[in-house]
Amino acid sequence: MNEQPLPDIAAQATHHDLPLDWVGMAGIALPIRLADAAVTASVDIGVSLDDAGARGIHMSRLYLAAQRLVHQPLNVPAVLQVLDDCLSSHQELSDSATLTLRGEVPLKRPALVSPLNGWKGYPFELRARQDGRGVNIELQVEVGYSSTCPCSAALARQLIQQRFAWDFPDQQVDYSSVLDWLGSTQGIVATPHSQRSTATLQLRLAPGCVELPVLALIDSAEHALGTPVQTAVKRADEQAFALANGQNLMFCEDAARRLHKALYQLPQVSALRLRVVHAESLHAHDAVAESSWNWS
Ligand SMILES: Nc1nc2c(ncn2[C@@H]2O[C@H](COP(=O)(O)OP(=O)(O)OP(=O)(O)O)[C@@H](O)[C@H]2O)c(=O)[nH]1
Repeated sequence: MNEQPLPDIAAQATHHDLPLDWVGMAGIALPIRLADAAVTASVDIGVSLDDAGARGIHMSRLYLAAQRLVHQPLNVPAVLQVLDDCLSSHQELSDSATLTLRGEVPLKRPALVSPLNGWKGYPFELRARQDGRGVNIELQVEVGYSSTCPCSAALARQLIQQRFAWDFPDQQVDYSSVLDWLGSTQGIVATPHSQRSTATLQLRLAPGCVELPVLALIDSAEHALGTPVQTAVKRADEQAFALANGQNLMFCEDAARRLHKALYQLPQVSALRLRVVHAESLHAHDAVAESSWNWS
């Protein structure tokens, strides 16, 4: 061990005389627990450097503050404790602290019909900030779903009707011929386009919220959307999915409105912002809708 005192450059003064909005570390790997699952989060943690004459902040103190979260359930008190540690270890230097965690939370989801289940990863981001105005915590989750275009479905139905009129010109039609025709690609000549779609949901947590409403948010969104992407799929599940999609036609505007109404009702929400992206198979570009409430 070095017997000599170690130079402490961060503690020196600077001649620049300029405060900084944010100084910290980005991309710290941290094993945490979220929604009862083990998650490796990528963490950004930092403070403002309000002392214009101080050379630097103390990175190690922020790193150690974040270590509090290791293997612990991520909740509001734990986040507040970390922010508090950041500020109390930077008295005289910093007025605000931020903590951001990103990762993917794995959730077990059942199949639609068969007794199978599988795992789905939901990307999340938690952003927390403490400053002179108080604490602000935002939770963001991404949910994947399937959307079938209602216009395309109507256009396909029209083509099927026209084909029917062509193939069965007589008003008197034979039942078994029609049944066969319905099961053929010659009869059902067109299918609507559908797409894998993504909803990015951001909530600002209401005061008094203790647990992060990750499950409530995802369940509520998937229920509102009706056709979340599946995990384990047998043919029976795929058929049920086809039926669900056929009865759940939606533009991106429909998806955004449904989600807004569903999330608005969650008691843990004081503000929300959402964006849905339908990765169109019709276009080489996406159809996108956004909505917000009380968000500034
Ligand atoms: N402020 C700052 N520190 C950096 C940077 N890059 C690396 N470090 C190092 O981060 C290490 C930890 O800094 P401190 O937390 O001040 O370490 P310390 O002085 O041993 O810890 P304390 O006694 O708690 O202040 C130091 O060795 C710094 O040189 C940087 O860009 N800015």
